[in-house]
Amino acid sequence: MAKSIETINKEFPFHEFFDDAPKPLFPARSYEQDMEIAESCYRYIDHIFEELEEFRAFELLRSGLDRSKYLLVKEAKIIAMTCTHAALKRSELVQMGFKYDNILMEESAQILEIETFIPLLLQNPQDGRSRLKRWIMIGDHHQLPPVVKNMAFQKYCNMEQSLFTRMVRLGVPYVELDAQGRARSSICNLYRWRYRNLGDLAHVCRLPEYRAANAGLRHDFQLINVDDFNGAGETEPSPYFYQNLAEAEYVVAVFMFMRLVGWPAHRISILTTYNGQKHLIRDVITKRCADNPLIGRPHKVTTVDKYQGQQNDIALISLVRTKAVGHVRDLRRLIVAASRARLGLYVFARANLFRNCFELQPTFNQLVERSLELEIIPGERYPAQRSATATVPDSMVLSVRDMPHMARFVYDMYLDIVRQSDTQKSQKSWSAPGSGGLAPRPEHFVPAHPGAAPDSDDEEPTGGPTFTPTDIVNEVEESNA
Ligand SMILES: Nc1ncnc2c1ncn2[C@@H]1O[C@H](COP(=O)(O)OP(=O)(O)OP(=O)(O)O)[C@@H](O)[C@H]1O
Repeated sequence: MAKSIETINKEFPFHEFFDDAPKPLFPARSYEQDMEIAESCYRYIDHIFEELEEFRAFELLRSGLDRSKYLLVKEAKIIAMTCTHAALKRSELVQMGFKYDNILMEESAQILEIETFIPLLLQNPQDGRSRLKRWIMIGDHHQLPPVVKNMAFQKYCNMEQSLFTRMVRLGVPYVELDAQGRARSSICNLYRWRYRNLGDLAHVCRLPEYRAANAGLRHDFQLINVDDFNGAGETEPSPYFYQNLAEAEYVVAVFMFMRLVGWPAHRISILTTYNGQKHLIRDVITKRCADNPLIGRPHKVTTVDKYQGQQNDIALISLVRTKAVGHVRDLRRLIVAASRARLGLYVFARANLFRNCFELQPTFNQLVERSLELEIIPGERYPAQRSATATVPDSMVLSVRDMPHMARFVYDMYLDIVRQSDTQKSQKSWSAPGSGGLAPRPEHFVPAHPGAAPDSDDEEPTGGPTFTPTDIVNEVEESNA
């Protein structure tokens, strides 16, 4: 057929379909230009049929499972799964014809070496070759390794060494984090020394939340020494189930204080290095404040090991042990503990025990430079107007001597707030519901703590919250009883 400009316009079969396109469809300036327009119209129609083809599968596949399998194999561009899921579903995935070119593996220093290989093997080779082109492992060998419960496997077979750590040890080239974006620079100094060249991203100096001080607290981080209470420090009701009642009471009292200052509960996490202490702290919270609408529960109460990979503005950490340093001697656990907080890190521990531990000294030497008594600023409210670098006059600061002192202080502060709230209620009875920030009358405050025997000056105001002395008993006492 002769290549004349009119031919395209004449032979084009879809004039009617493209009727709403800008006119004229073929400007007839040159043959090539009209041909390109005709071809792009065909591509458009082709695309419609491709889409119909994709949708057809959803007409045929009725169950959600079949549809998700179809999406997994044909459509999804990025697929996320755990290594455990990969291991459980491997044969199913291979059978379905699962295909991928890249693997990005998160927390790969926390995976058993053998588990690391499973995600590499979720597809059949193509023409005798794997189509996998790239494998990126992200992890931190300075943090905790995979959990291997059996001591012999863990230590003597070195099973707790991940492939990631093995490669780092063998000198395989790797990129090391050189700028962190989580913590205040001062908090990062507590673990910065562990990395070759760790700096700070600009926003941790620039953003208002990093520039402001932590409301109610003099310091952004502190080690708070916790002495024996009623002659007891750490207790071990069953093997490796360590608890420390004084520390549990102390962290909960500080949490309650921060809530009364105005810190949102979800910005505070309580961490500890032992499961036993985690349970004890949860019990103390349930008894003292969980049901109190002014206080409630913190974001999480969990172990440092479980909290790896997570973060919060404030971390209150209880190190529990008073006789031996225990498993925090493993620097990797200390690094995880110290690096969870963005704005405030408060460590409750037997200072003399940990400061003398050689391995921990680069961190503890910084911690013990500050007072070992918690320094609070009564009267300051959240969010603080004070700058993080401002010097606080001693006259504004209260040094908390010990746990009973803190608990007493929090109890008095709570009573003051309730009294004020009562007064405001009677004075401002005209204010609209929900206005004026009046908190509902707390009904479940249990202020008593083992050291807070109220004296005669502390009688309840008429109509105040009910004082119900409640003792939290740790498991040693229970089992001895
Ligand atoms: N480039 C960046 N810009 C802004 N914020 C950042 C940047 N990189 C990291 N952050 C912030 O730093 C914090 C920590 O980041 P992320 O959770 O990725 O760290 P991570 O290396 O996985 O930490 P870890 O393994 O110790 O838990 C997050 O709050 C994140 O928003």
